[in-house]
Amino acid sequence: MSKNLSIVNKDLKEERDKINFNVEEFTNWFYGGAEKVKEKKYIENYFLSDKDLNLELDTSYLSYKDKYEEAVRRSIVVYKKLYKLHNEMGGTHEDFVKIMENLRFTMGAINPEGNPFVLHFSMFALTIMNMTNDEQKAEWLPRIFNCNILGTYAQTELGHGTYIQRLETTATYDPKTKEFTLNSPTLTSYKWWPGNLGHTVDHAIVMAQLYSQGKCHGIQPFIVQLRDSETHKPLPGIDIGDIGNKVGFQTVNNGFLGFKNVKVPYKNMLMKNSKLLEDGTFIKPKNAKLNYGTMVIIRVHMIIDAACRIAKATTIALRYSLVRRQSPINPNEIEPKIIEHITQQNKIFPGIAKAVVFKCMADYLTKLHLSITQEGNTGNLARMPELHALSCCLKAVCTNEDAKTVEVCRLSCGGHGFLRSAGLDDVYRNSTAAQTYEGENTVMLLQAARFLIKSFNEARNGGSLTEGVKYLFDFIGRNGKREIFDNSINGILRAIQAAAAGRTYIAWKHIEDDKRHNSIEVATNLAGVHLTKAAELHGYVCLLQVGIEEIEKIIRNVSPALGLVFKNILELFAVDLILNKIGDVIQHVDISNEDIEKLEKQMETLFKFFRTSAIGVVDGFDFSDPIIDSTLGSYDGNVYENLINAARKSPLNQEDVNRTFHLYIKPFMKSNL
Ligand SMILES: CC/C=C\C/C=C\C/C=C\C/C=C\CC/C=C/C(=O)SCCNC(=O)CCNC(=O)[C@H](O)C(C)(C)COP(=O)(O)OP(=O)(O)OC[C@H]1O[C@@H](n2cnc3c(N)ncnc32)[C@H](O)[C@@H]1OP(=O)(O)O
Ligand SMILES: Cc1cc2nc3c(=O)[nH]c(=O)nc-3n(C[C@H](O)[C@H](O)[C@H](O)COP(=O)(O)OP(=O)(O)OC[C@H]3O[C@@H](n4cnc5c(N)ncnc54)[C@H](O)[C@@H]3O)c2cc1C
Repeated sequence: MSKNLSIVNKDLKEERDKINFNVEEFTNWFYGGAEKVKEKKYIENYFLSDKDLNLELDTSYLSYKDKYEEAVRRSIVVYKKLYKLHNEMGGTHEDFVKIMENLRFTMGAINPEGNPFVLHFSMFALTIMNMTNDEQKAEWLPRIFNCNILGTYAQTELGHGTYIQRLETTATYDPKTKEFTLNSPTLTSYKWWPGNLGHTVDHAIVMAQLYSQGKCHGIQPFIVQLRDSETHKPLPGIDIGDIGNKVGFQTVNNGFLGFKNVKVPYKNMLMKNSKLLEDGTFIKPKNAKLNYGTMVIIRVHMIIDAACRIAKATTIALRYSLVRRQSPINPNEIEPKIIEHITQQNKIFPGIAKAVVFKCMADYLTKLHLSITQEGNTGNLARMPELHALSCCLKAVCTNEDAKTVEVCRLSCGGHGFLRSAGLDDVYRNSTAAQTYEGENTVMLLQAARFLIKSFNEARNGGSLTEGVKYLFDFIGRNGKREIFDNSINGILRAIQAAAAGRTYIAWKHIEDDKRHNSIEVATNLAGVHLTKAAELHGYVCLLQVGIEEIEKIIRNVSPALGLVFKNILELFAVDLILNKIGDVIQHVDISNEDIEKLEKQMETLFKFFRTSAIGVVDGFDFSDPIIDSTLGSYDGNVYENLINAARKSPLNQEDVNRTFHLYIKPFMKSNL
């Protein structure tokens, strides 16, 4: 960690002196090994030390346009260095991935309100890598990696983001000219939201309804040039621009795009999955949802993003809580560090546990995605629905928890948490955006619930179930009897499983009852609230189950002292979860008031143990000061000095008297109204 050289606040030093495990060992786990930590630090420093970035400039005070222009300038500095570093490292694809992984946070520090090129290196490149045939790869990939073209992923339209089957942009094929003609037939068919689209990129993957031989063949991806390569002027027939100010992501340059008779060559339809012969014959893919593949990959990546945002927010909240003193607990004693207030521990400690468990889930899901993709490459698509359901479910549960936790961290910093310099606002804006993009979270939960209901029917009929939903058999096997609670980690898991299965049953029954009077679709809609609750509970089952399995493995491989910390973290996650879901648990589990009181007491004991480890864990997340970028969360804990220094930099403080005094205030005060 690049630690601030100033003297560490004595309260924070005292906390660090009491840490009873090896923080570096935790960091090595979090980043996947000592070598990876070394790499991360090197890459971070390689970029952040560049004076050309001018990181001294606080971009939050700039105008909307200036912010965008500075973000583009900084990004170019970064990407030029990226290519230099890539060559120095050996120039392999793996080297590129390593740098990109480490740039995730570094880029956040450089462009706190978003990266105007993020889609080029993520959804655009990934779609070309995964949905093209060999010829198309050879044509496009070198141009993408050399940044000779810059692209985005243009799917969402003004009228439709969720129900993509009804996108309205058309691509009509003419076998005579061997061209597609792209059109936006209505206002609602305008592309709306794609990141980097407004003024940055010159190409896009455009999702459009394919028409050939007089028939519609559903949405297909096309690579489309939007702007001239020399002048960057929109090409004929392209109506393009920025969608304007937003809640966050101000420098991501989200855009709109309309087509009027735009010609696209035959070879620009991405042909790995669906195929169109030159004569216009359409050949269906093995599974129509293969064209949704890029969204699945990004949803998987979003779990680690959520873990990291929580890790960052809890680092800020905890460090601040260890130096801020307020309100004596015993009237005659000195004011304690605010962390001594148990409610403050309740705000922050479960968040730290979530960051760790989400990281376990992200690792698990990344491996699962890889293995299911490898199966897919051999033509076996059997596990695609399972991956889709799981990635939708966890994308929703983890980003919902993320936004909630970051907001609680902000509240835990009191008034100072509301300052931009506290560093929590950008984290929150990114968290809340993630609840919507890549599939709105309610919709994602409903997709997961479809899988749960299917699995429930399968279980009732004595069929086979995938590993993650086998707990549905236990519920059916109990034949209406409630699960008996036992207060162990596995007991808590069984209780959450019983609640998830019970809620799935309620939703299933709701649908079955309604089906008598309504279509299955209407019945399913009427059961929507139960379905989303069931999917949410299923998400928690997955998190706890994977958390238990992964943390048991970790404990076997780390020192006993760190093992105890992991055990503590897992229990914190589990007990916090069951207490938060107690209403659902009571419905399906034989749990007494005494059991609940015991859990509440257990939480207090867990807090007591975690009180000494917490600072070690957040230090172990290893966010350097430029990355944490927070007056409240810097390593040295000198929050008051940081706050006043940041305030002094306000543009209003660069002069004693602002001109509005003479222009408006003084005449107003002298006017006697
Ligand atoms: C500190 C900070 C650190 C780091 C963070 C930094 C930065 C963040 C980085 C990047 C972020 C930047 C930019 C954000 C970019 C955002 C991009 C986007 O948002 S792109 C647009 C995304 N859009 C969506 O997600 C659309 C959502 N809708 C859908 O996915 C589909 O419409 C939906 C799945 C809801 C329905 O599809 P539809 O075709 O209508 O299906 P239908 O209902 O008929 O049938 C469902 C049927 O299909 C199966 N299925 C659906 N999808 C899949 C799939 N992918 N794989 C397999 N199967 C699938 C589904 O299971 C169901 O099957 P059954 O019928 O039940 O058998
Ligand atoms: C910051 C940001 C970045 C984005 N970047 C991109 C990008 O790069 N490329 C791109 O193509 N798109 C992008 N998007 C668009 C994004 O993917 C969509 O906004 C998102 O998928 C939600 O779709 P929607 O806007 O149509 O919401 P809607 O579907 O209109 O949602 C509105 C409400 O209706 C509800 N609803 C809709 N359908 C159902 C249903 N079936 N059942 C129950 N409730 C339902 C939702 O739950 C929600 O409460 C971005 C969006 C944001 C906010």
